[in-house]
Amino acid sequence: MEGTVVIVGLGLIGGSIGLSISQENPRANVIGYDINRKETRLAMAMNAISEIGTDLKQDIERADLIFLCTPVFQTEKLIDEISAWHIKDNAIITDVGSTKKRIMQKAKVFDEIGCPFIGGHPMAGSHKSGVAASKVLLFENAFYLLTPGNSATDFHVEQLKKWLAGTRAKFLVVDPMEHDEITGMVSHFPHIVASSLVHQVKKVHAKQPLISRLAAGGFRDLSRIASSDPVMWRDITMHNTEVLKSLLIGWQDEMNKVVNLLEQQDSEEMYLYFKEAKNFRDDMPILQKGAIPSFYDLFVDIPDYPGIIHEITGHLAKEAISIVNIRIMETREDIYGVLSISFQTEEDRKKGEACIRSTTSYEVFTV
Ligand SMILES: NC(=O)C1=CN([C@@H]2O[C@H](COP(=O)(O)OP(=O)(O)OC[C@H]3O[C@@H](n4cnc5c(N)ncnc54)[C@H](O)[C@@H]3O)[C@@H](O)[C@H]2O)C=CC1
Ligand SMILES: O=C(O)C(=O)Cc1ccc(O)cc1
Repeated sequence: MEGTVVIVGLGLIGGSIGLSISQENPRANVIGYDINRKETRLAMAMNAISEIGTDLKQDIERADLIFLCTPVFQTEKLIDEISAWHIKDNAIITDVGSTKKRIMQKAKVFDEIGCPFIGGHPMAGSHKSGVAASKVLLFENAFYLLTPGNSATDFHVEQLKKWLAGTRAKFLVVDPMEHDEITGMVSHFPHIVASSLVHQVKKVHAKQPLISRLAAGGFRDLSRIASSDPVMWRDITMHNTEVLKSLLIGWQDEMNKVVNLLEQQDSEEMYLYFKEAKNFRDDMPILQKGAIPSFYDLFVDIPDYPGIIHEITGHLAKEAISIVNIRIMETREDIYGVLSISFQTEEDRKKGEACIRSTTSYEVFTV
């Protein structure tokens, strides 16, 4: 595709959109804006954008495609601001915000002036913020939800999908209310649960400081998303208040049920409680294939010696195989540790496996 693309907000998501649009559409002019100058410069250095914008109004007025990639309160303000400007005929305006009901209400202003606004929400990301964490394939295989406004035709939706083809996401048109109910349950509510779990640990930590050094396993998995940007999550929860209130009331009932099982020492019901949850989760297709994609992991049995990570990453780097994470899962005296290496694609995992097999004698396996 050719044309001028403007991205406002060059953080994790704006940066990832910029990377995939720029790589897939080399003839497009991708102009980036961020209130934080460091993000803009880094986005330029990473080739997520081809130009650093200097006059937002002028660039919006000549754009063919406009992405609003800011926290949702800011997105609302930008919609107000931009709708007063002269947008090019058939230019598409879209956002990436995690909520859609209030954004689509605000974006009705574009219907009044006949501008196609298409709400967007790529259902993948990370607890990390900022353009430095962005990735060209951040949304690969993830659902990318779309909520077209009244002025957006099927043609506009298809155009937007073409622009975003490089994300390799799976697009799905949904109703904004339905969107907020579903994402409230599977994304926004878990975020509150993760943060409340950390608050709980913080309270105990005052009396038992060792707790923060021993917290691992389940706590680490469940609390990861509590490290996300608090501004972004403040905005999301303020946008999706009613859905979240009702989910939290249901959660309180659920916790009371568990308190009762414990008080009554009802081991049979307690077993069923865990078993039913396990069965339901194990059958969820989304967690098997990934709407929020799990990375492609490879495990290596390694001897526990200093420099082992450097050795393995050195072999991978020589063959230009990118990894997204690496960690030693187990190191105890006299036994081998297991190194877990995460790749972004299955292809990279296969290349990584072949590379480690050919350059070391360590056992390599997947699960
Ligand atoms: N982080 C995630 O995993 C996901 C986030 N989202 C949504 O994407 C949006 C962006 O999130 P992230 O990229 O993670 O946040 P981020 O914090 O990494 O990036 C946001 C950027 O917007 C900039 N910004 C804020 N107000 C601005 C303004 N008025 N003009 C220009 N730049 C401005 C900030 O300086 C920052 O660089 C949010 O609405 C969020 O709900 C959607 C899917 C996943
Ligand atoms: O880090 C994670 O696992 C996330 O859940 C990221 C995320 C955050 C916000 C969204 O709207 C969608 C995905």
